[in-house]
Amino acid sequence: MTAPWADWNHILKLDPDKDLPEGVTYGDLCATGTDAIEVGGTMGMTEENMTAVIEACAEHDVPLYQEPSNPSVVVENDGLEGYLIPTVFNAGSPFWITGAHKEWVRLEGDLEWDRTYMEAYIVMNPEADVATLTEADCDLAADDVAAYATIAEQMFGQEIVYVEYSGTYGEESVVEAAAESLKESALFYGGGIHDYDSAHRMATHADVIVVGNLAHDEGVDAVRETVKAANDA
Ligand SMILES: CC(C)=CCC/C(C)=C/CC/C(C)=C/CC/C(C)=C/COP(=O)(O)OP(=O)(O)O
Ligand SMILES: O=P(O)(O)OC[C@@H](O)CO
Ligand SMILES: [Mg+2]
Repeated sequence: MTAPWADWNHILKLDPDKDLPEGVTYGDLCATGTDAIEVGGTMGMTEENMTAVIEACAEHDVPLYQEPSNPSVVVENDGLEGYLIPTVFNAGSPFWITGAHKEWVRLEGDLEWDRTYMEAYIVMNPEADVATLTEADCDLAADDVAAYATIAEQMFGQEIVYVEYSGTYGEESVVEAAAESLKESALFYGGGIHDYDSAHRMATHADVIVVGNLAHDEGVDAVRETVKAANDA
């Protein structure tokens, strides 16, 4: 079966803990041409705020995924296409590599495996909430990141490797090294994409670029530019 993300170039990640710019609706953001919406964030996640965003997006015609930051915020909703579940390869605590996942399965039993997908994160911005939470070792050179990407694909069978610079624009050479190291797995890049150029540069290396804060800080036109760049690259 072809992976859902096989044809994607662009994901819009919406944070249920953040507001939208004045006058912008979830419907407007769903209509930017993005290939998928991912609902998630690190801090301030609840079942309630997740559900509110999922329901606001579900009525629009774009594939909708939840990216839960811990097992207690996973929601079941007919509007969801599936779940993108992070695991942080450079986390300082095993809880964020396999521990949270073990707890989820222990509590829930049999999951909806056919629509549950993993994302092998390499967290690179030490200032980001996700780095603090997971105690990630962000002191990584390009060859370290390439090696993490390789083990994610070849040793751990991960189909998505996600180089995450959440909140800041990353090192292109690092993303390029990750891209070169992967054979079949998809490379997702996220962090600090804010206009056509920044989107286009990362999209030349990554299979899929993820745009987050821009939707909350700038709105629809800015997001549309990044979609165009992702499709041009
Ligand atoms: C097993 C289950 C269901 C969940 C575990 C999931 C894991 C391992 C999460 C750890 C990494 C994490 C918190 C991912 C959430 C997605 C993410 C990286 C969002 C970006 O967050 P930031 O942009 O840093 O945070 P804020 O926007 O909230 O400040
Ligand atoms: O919010 P930004 O910096 O665009 O990052 C996107 C995404 O990778 C966050 O998980
Ligand atoms: Mg964020």
